[in-house]
Amino acid sequence: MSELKQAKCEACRADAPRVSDDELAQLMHQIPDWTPVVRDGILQLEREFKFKNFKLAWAFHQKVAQLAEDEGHHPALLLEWGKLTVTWWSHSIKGLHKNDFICAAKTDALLAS
Ligand SMILES: C[C@H](O)[C@H](O)[C@H]1CNC2=NC(N)=NC(=O)C2=N1
Repeated sequence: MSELKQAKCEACRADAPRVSDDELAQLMHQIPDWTPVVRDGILQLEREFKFKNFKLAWAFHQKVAQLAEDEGHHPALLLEWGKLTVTWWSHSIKGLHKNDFICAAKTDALLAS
């Protein structure tokens, strides 16, 4: 079981450190379905979730939005027919913080709920 999904996001200040390359490698093992992507020079975590129709994707979109409000950490969400693309990164540090891995693990857990 991933320990990340038990953790709580902490306030991420602009001077917080981004995860190191070593931490990134270790944390990625805990969220194997996510892909690190670089967009506009910013390292992000992304996963596509597939559903049978729009309504199911929309319902999952709402669950992820509620998670974001509960954690005070917010993803980019792209809702399409049968698909939700979730992207996590920390705006304040223009990169990845442990919060992003916590939220990715919690997003995975929502799928099972
Ligand atoms: C004040 C508030 O907590 C901050 O603006 C939070 C809100 N949600 C956030 N979400 C993400 N992904 N990155 C942030 O830096 C961030 N900052």
